[in-house]
Formats: sequence, structure tokens, C-alpha cells
Amino acid sequence: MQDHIRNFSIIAHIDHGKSTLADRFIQICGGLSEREMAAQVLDSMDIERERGITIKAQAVRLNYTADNGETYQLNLIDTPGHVDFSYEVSRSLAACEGALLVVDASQGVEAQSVANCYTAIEQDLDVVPVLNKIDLPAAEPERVITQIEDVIGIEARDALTCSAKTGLGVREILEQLVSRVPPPQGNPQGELQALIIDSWFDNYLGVVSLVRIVNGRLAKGEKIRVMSTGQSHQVDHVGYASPKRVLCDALECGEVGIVIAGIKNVDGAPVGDTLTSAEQPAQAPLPGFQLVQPRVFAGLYPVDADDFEDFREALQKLRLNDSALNFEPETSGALGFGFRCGFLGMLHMEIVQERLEREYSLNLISTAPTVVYKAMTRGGEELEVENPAELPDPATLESVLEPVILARILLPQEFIGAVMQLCMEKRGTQRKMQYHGSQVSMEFELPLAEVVLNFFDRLKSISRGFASFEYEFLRFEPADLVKLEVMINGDKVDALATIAHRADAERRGRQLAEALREIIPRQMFDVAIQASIGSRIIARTTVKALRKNVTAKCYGGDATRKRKLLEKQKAGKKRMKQFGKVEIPQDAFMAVLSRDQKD
Ligand SMILES: Nc1nc2c(ncn2[C@@H]2O[C@H](COP(=O)(O)OP(=O)(O)OP(=O)(O)O)[C@@H](O)[C@H]2O)c(=O)[nH]1
Repeated sequence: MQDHIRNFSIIAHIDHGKSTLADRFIQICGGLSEREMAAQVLDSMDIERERGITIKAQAVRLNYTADNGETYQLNLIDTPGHVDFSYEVSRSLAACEGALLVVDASQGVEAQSVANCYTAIEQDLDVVPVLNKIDLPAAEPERVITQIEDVIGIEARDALTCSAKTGLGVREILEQLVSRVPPPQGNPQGELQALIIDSWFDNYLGVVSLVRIVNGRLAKGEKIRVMSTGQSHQVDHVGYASPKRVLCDALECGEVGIVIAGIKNVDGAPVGDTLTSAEQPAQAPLPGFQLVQPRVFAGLYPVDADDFEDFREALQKLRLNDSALNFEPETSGALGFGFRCGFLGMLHMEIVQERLEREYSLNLISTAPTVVYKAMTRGGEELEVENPAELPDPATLESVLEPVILARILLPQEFIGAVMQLCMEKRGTQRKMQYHGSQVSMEFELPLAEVVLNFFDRLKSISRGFASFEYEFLRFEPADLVKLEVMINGDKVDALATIAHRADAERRGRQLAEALREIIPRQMFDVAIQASIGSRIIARTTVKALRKNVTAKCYGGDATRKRKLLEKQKAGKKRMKQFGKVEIPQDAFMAVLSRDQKD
């Protein structure tokens, strides 16, 4: 049976048609009725559906009857397509022997698919190129084939062509998968070793894990051991998604499926860990995944202080299947008790915050995201600064280092000038430039702080959506950085502190003070806003006092109108924090980022 299994992923850039193609596969293999097909099935989280991007790895088992009359078990392991989530791609790929590289035939190769394709090649996967959207009049299969060969360097003459939309050529892809991707290796008689690809918390079942059986088999009722924690658990259920959940008696060697073992502790089955048998344990765990370092940090605080414990629990649950999420308790003079959280990038941060609010009904306020800096003290100590407010007094510091990345940008020639200008403005240095037909690939070294905030959006807008980009961390490098602080009515607001490059700090300080003046609502008294570098005040503005009570004009008037007004005020207040006597809305904390919005 093992030789009739094929485990594969789809590598594609966002919007190149991965979900549509996956739906076609499910349709051909008869996993769902027409009505159930109505909604795209592979993206199951609400947020994914709304944003139309795939975030969490999921797996679907399909039974495909090939032209040779044999039935194959195809396990499609989903991968996310956004630059922030490339670590999840390598996780999904670790469970596969093959990958389909899906490229939109009217768009061509994008940087992210190049990076993910390299990961697949490094992990020894067979990569089958597929050109999608061949139905579009703008499709240029010949150009894209040459581009795949040029940019990625894999043979693409025999690339498959299809339209996931009309279904044309889709069956042929499944045929090629069966003939080109090898079946899983592994010893079915060996001791159990199951790699945890993903784990998530279900309120009724406890921890549910998606695993790939590398050796041995895993049966219902068996006792298993989680190798990192040494704890044993009884397996209550094993099964798979077809895409509806199906329970079965066992997962065999080479298969991918889910395991539920009554694990209630959210840290009980971490991603990348190995499950083995408690009676006959394997000697060693499987090699896990590379641990990822969060690069962007922000403080998250419950608006209502009573929610703090719920917030902690929610973070623990989220972390279970999001190993890149990192958090530590932190206290802020302005915001109270909360957590300093580490994320992979801005999109990751937005998604985590949205999930916390939506799935755990929390109302949160966040500080502006920042990268991690290293501060070298005169005493020879090295400090990691994840919160700008914690940057020590410059007099005690030898130097401050910032993270630098290598950015690979792929773009049509005509945008070279604009992209170069953007990278220079962001303190970048050019490393390489290479032409591939009408496309150019460029490499820049850039300070991460300049990239995390809105580089991606700017890049997209100046290249009319055609440039794509991915990056990797290079090193920490000394830079001339200063702490920019904000005082409201004479008191420092720690949550509004940022670290800026000296050359840019004054301008940013002035901009920030100005932005705050517009954001902070008028109070019954004057509110003085000051921005400072060290002890030097660089900007000062005032929010003038409000003269009248907002509801005053409603007194004695229509009661519903008054209630409406109060409700409106209440809703507006939801995301405010009281600082001394001043109310600071959420937008104020994000004003720190507003410096580039002029373009
Ligand atoms: N014309 C045409 N449109 C297609 C085809 N395949 C997908 N699309 C459309 O392209 C858009 C993106 O398709 P998706 O399947 O959602 O893309 P995706 O790669 O899964 O995107 P993410 O989930 O965000 O990674 C949708 O509007 C599809 O209807 C195709 O073969 N032809």
C-alpha cells in the first residue's frame, strides 16, 4: 500500500490559483458533493477566507483512480504563500516527497515562489512545474517556461498547463503526480516515529495534531509518547480530512493524518516534535524543523485589565500551532499589564491580533511594532532590546546594533529606477543585479526596521503590483540610532517610544507630535504633547481644551438621540487607554508608523 501513497504540496505565489486547483483535485477525487464544493474548502479559518490567503498548513487525503486503473492515496499538504510565513512552508514540505510549482501563466514567477521552490529542492523534493490560468488571453506559457528555467533553474520544457478555473488539464496533473513523485520511504515494521507537522487546540478534544508517519504505524488505543516532554498519552482517535474529517483505525507508514490523544496541556505536542510508541519507543526523535526567530515585536495589552488572564491563556493556545509567536509579560506605565509579543512580520502580527480578538473575544490595544536591537554597554554587556522604551541611557552605551537583511526583489525592467530609489531611501545598499529576459532580479542589504513597516506596500505600489520580494536575515550591524520619546502633559509615555536613525529622528519626532495632536481627542483641559531625543525637546504641540459637554445639547431632548450619542461615544472609547487624565486612542500608538504615509 505504501507504494500507492503520494505526499505533495503546492508551491504558489498568492493568487496564482492554489486553492482553486486544490478544489479541483477534491472534486475529481470525489471528496465532496457539489454543494459542499461551493465554498473553497482548504482555507478553513475565517480570517483566511476573508483575506483570501492561506496561513495554516492543513492536509487533505484524496483517493485518485489513475488511468492505469489503480487507486492512489494522495495527501495534499497545504502551504501558505505570504513572505511572512515561509517557515511554515518548510514545515509542510518536510512531510512531502513532491511539490507542484504552480505559476500563473499570465503573471510569471514571483520572488516568493522562487524562495519556496529552493526550499523544496533543498529538501530533495521532486518539483513539477504547472502553468495555471492558461484560459486567460494574457497567458504566455512560452515566456513563463523560459523564466522558470532562467530564474529558478529547473527543467520546465515539459511543464504542465492547466486552468484550475475550467478544469482543463487538471486530471493530467494528478497523473503526472503519480508517475513523477516517488512514494514515501520508511520502515512499516520499525518503531513508530511520527513527525508533528501542526498542532492546534480544540475546546472539546484538546490538542489535535497533524502528523506524518515516518516509520512504523500508529493505531487507535495505543499508548504514545511525546519525545520532547517524555509524557505518555492514550490515542483516542486517528483520522484524516477528506476534506471532511474521517476517523480510522490506524495511520500507516508514509501516511499523513490527525491524532487526538486527550492532551489537554497546550504545550503537550509541539510542532516539529516526534511521537513514538510508549511500549517500544524509537531510539531518537526525527530531525525537527528549524526554529524561527521572531523579527518584529510589539506590546499587546487588553483594553480591560480584567482580561489579562484570558489573554495569557489565548496566547498559549495560539502558540501551540504557531511556533513563531513569542510572548513575555510586560508592564507599561501607560498601558498596564500586557505582553511583549514577537512576530515574523507585520502580516503575522495583524493576523495574530485579529485571531485573538475574533476567536477569543479579546479587545486589545497594540503598540507600534519594532525590530529587535542589540545594545552594547560600556561594561561589555550585550542587551537585546525588544521594546524601545528599554533602550538604556546613551551615555552607558558603546554602540547600538540593528538587524540587516538581504532582500531579493524580482521585477520587470521598467521599474528598476523606482525600486532603486525606494531602497536607497530606506538606507539600502545594492549587492547584485541580474537580467532574466524582461525581468530583473536585484539584491539589496537593508535595515530590517525600514522593511517591516511598509516596504512591501510601497514596493507594490511603485511597481504597479509587479515587483515581488522575499528576504532573509543577515547580521546585526552598528548604526547611529537614538531613542525618540513622547511626553504627554509632562509625563513620558513608554508605549510611544521608538528607536530611529539619528538623521531621520527630528523629522519623525515632529511628524509624530503633529499626528498625535490630530489623534488625541480634545479633553476638558489643554493637552501638551512633546517629542524628545534624550533631554532635548524637538517638537511641541497642544490639543486645545474642549469647551462644551458633548451631550449638553441633548439634555431635555429626545432620549433615543441621547442614548445613540452615548453609545457612539462608548464604541469610540473601546480602544482607548487612560493615561493620567488623558485618553489615548489606539491610533496614537500606530502614529509612530505614519511617517511614510505621505507617498
Ligand atoms: N482565469 C482563471 N482564473 C483563475 C484560475 N485559477 C484561479 N483563478 C482565479 O485566481 C484567483 C486566485 O485564486 P486562488 O485559488 O484563491 O489563489 P491562491 O493561490 O489559493 O491564493 P492564496 O490562498 O491567497 O494563496 C481567484 O479569483 C480565482 O478564481 C484559472 O485557471 N483561470
